[in-house]
Amino acid sequence: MEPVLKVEQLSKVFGGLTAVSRCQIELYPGELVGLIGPNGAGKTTIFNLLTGVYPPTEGNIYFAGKNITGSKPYQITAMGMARTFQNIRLFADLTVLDNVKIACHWHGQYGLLSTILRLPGFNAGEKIMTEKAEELLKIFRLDHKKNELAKNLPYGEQRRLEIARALAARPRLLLLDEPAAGMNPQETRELMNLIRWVRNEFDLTILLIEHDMSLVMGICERIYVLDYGKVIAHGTPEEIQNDPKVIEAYLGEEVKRA
Ligand SMILES: Nc1ncnc2c1ncn2[C@@H]1O[C@H](COP(=O)(O)OP(=O)(O)OP(=O)(O)O)[C@@H](O)[C@H]1O
Repeated sequence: MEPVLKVEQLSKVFGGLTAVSRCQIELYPGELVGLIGPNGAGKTTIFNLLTGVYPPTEGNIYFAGKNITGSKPYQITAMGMARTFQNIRLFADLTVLDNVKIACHWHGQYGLLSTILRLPGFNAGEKIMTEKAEELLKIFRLDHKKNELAKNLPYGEQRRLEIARALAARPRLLLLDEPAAGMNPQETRELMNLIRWVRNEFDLTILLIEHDMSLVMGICERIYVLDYGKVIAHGTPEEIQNDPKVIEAYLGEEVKRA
């Protein structure tokens, strides 16, 4: 099977600091894979490289068989990669519904002229987008809040809204940066189930950065462990939990406790 994502010898140097060093990562269709590592290990930098926020210093990124190294973020999004951010980035002053509609991939199916003149093509497109956005909100149990401003949602709901918005672009690869950050254990458990369900339902491949080890070990089929920018281990949750290099990187604690 062809990998959805293949990262070869990926490196990023900021000034004198090597944040990511010769990483090799492969994701296969439908996989749910974790990316873990201590603070500052380079996890978010990898997401930023994958999504074109920074060009890599070295190495290549292949997405759906194409070399996307050096592509711009909007090009990569259009090819089917979506992400969420460690610090939530919603449009705070837009409604919950508009946050999702703005990302809908049905955008652009009608031209500028029909948008300005509100021609039938615009109205039909607008209706489809609203329906699709409402469907997504229902899945994420946010439909009853669709007219509220995003900034007024509690934290856990903002996190769910961010994932719903990412899915509106109909990605084939979804990158989640600490989706459970700031959630309580009950919300985290619900989110785990939701991520699993969404992966199956939307035929997605998911790469997930997460500090909550019970979440990572509970839902990921494979895990990559980064330390000082390098992949020091990859394997099943069980293999990772018992890997001496991983235990050392984490000083034993978090990984064993999970
Ligand atoms: N734009 C940048 N300029 C300079 N240094 C950077 C930049 N982005 C990240 N770094 C550095 O690269 C290293 C890796 O950071 P990164 O944010 O990728 O780690 P992380 O594993 O995501 O950490 P955390 O778990 O704390 O979010 C850190 O030392 C960080 O300070």
